[in-house]
Amino acid sequence: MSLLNDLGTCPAPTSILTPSFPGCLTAQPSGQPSPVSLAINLTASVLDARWQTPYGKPTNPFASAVPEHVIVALPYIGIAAFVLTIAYFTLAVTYFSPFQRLQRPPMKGFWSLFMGHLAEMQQYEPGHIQMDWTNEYGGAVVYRGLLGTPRILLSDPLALSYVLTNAYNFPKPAGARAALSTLLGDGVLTTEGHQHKVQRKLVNPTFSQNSVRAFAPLFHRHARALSVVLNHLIKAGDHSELAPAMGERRARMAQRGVGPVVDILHWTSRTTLDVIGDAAFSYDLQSLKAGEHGGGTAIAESFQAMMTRVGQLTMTERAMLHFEQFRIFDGWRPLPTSFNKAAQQTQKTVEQVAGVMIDDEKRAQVVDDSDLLQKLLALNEDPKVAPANKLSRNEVLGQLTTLILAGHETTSTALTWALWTLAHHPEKQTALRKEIREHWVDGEEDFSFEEVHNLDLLDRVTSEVLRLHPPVHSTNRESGRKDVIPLSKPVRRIDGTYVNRIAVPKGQPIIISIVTYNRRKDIWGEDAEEFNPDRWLDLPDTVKNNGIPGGHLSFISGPRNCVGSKFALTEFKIIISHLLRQFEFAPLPPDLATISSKQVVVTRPRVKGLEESGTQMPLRISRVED
Ligand code: HEM
Repeated sequence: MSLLNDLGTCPAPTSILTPSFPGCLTAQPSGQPSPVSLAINLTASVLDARWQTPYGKPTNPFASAVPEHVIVALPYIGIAAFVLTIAYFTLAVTYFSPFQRLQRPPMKGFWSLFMGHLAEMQQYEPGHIQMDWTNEYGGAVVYRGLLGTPRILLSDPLALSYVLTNAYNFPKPAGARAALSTLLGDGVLTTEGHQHKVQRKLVNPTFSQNSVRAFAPLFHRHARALSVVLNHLIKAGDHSELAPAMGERRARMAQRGVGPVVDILHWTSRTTLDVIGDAAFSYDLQSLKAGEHGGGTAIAESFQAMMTRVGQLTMTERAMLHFEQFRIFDGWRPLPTSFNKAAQQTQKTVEQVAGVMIDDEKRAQVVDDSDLLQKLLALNEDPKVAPANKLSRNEVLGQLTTLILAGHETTSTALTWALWTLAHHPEKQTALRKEIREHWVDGEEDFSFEEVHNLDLLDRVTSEVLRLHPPVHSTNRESGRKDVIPLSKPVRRIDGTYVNRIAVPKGQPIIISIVTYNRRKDIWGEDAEEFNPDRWLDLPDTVKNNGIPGGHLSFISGPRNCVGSKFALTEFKIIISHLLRQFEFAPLPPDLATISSKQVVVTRPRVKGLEESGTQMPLRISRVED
């Protein structure tokens, strides 16, 4: 009581730190200070006691009430209380979580108290530790995120099918969507619930089989442009252009007589960007030209710059994205960091170019439907579509940005891993080339949508590459309500008993582990980690009818599956046919380039020892003699 009375007194200003006591301004009518003023006054007194002021030795007006040593100890008590709270919280979620009885990977090291398993996961290539855990604990593994919060890693087919089919009960985490929409706007990839349903209804028909069939000539045109550039660079012996990121190693390659080397990621990435610019809004992005001569359009440059920047995120930026994703802190976007600037620049550039187009197309009342934007606008303007189900201008713009990003990095990554795999399996490469050449004779017309999809080996190679190297290795969801997820195979509890379903609380983070499902030995057989296109001739029963349509999970399934899967498969097959028809690919000796992988939105390759140069895939390339 005496302390309260003392604190209620308004002392004269004693230092620049406490020129006056704000509590006096907020004093209540009774003359008693408000709780706010008490807190401010106490803080002010602590500050006064701890720091020397320009007015000489600080005076502490409450010294009589609060002994000096208590004041000195206060900051330390605060820190200790903070650490204890975190430790308590961590232990609480570790030992009293609803999943405590499921067997789970042990947490290692001091930092795991704060970081859960995240620090350990960072040490491995994407998907590797998840595979080890799944082998040990089964198709539903509980591991720990920040501050020990539990996450469920799913690779059980029944569980995956349940979560993906009931997509609107298992939405994408709000934080993850917010982070993505800063880059992509409000397109199908980032919206949820009713808004997503409305958007998908309009976007789906633009990717119908007929629509994709009509794009086949466009894919051929861009694939041919890529072949022309590669041929030209090989003939000119311009190795610095072919594999720009190999830097000084080019001299060693030349000394060893290692023939022309191409960074196939660099070139396919530019080609697929041009494809999507052309298919999405009939816009020539000129990124293939930019790769050869410098220049290129603003959109191509800003997208390439943004992806390069994503590959070079600093630790702080990675932490910020993580915090943002899990809604711990999402207020960093306005900060002028170089990453934020790159993201904002990309949005602005797309808005400038595509926004004008949307307005022009609308003014012209959509004359044809030759590209995705025109198809979308035609559907959107249809009088039969109720006004509530129409997309706003911003939403149309959001679809364009989404298609550019979702449509080009994924396909170029798939092409890159395919050529790397074929380089390591020369007999399969030769067989595939033979199949392509037999069905597509020189001088004849480009083969059609039907013809390209009728090539058996090409189809099997495509499925097998996508199974082994899914460009998107995992995706996040959370439970929108309390739910029970069924499992096809029971998982073990600490007491040795088994459960065949998991009860999840609302808001439970769930990781859909695409790569783990795709490589599970108990689903695909003992050779699951090997490249074996022939497995697609007769898939094991554990793959057939397990609830995952199409075998692998690389395009996921359910209402939020990849809307561009047919487009991607056709584009992939046509580009690879052009390349294999003319070129042979072989790996570099391991001392010149050993490949590892890194998650840069998609799982991209890097060269060990040249990580600083960013993502790349150098392969030896030579022309196939006719
Ligand atoms: C090999 C190439 C591709 C792969 C492996 C792939 C994979 C995926 C995956 C896994 C998702 C689900 C993402 C999530 O839920 O977090 C997805 C969604 C999506 N993909 Fe693809 N994709 C590819 C190519 C394309 C192409 C070429 C386009 C468009 C031209 C495209 C457009 C989209 C869109 C718009 C979504 C969001 C669908 C929704 O949430 O409703 N993708 N893709």
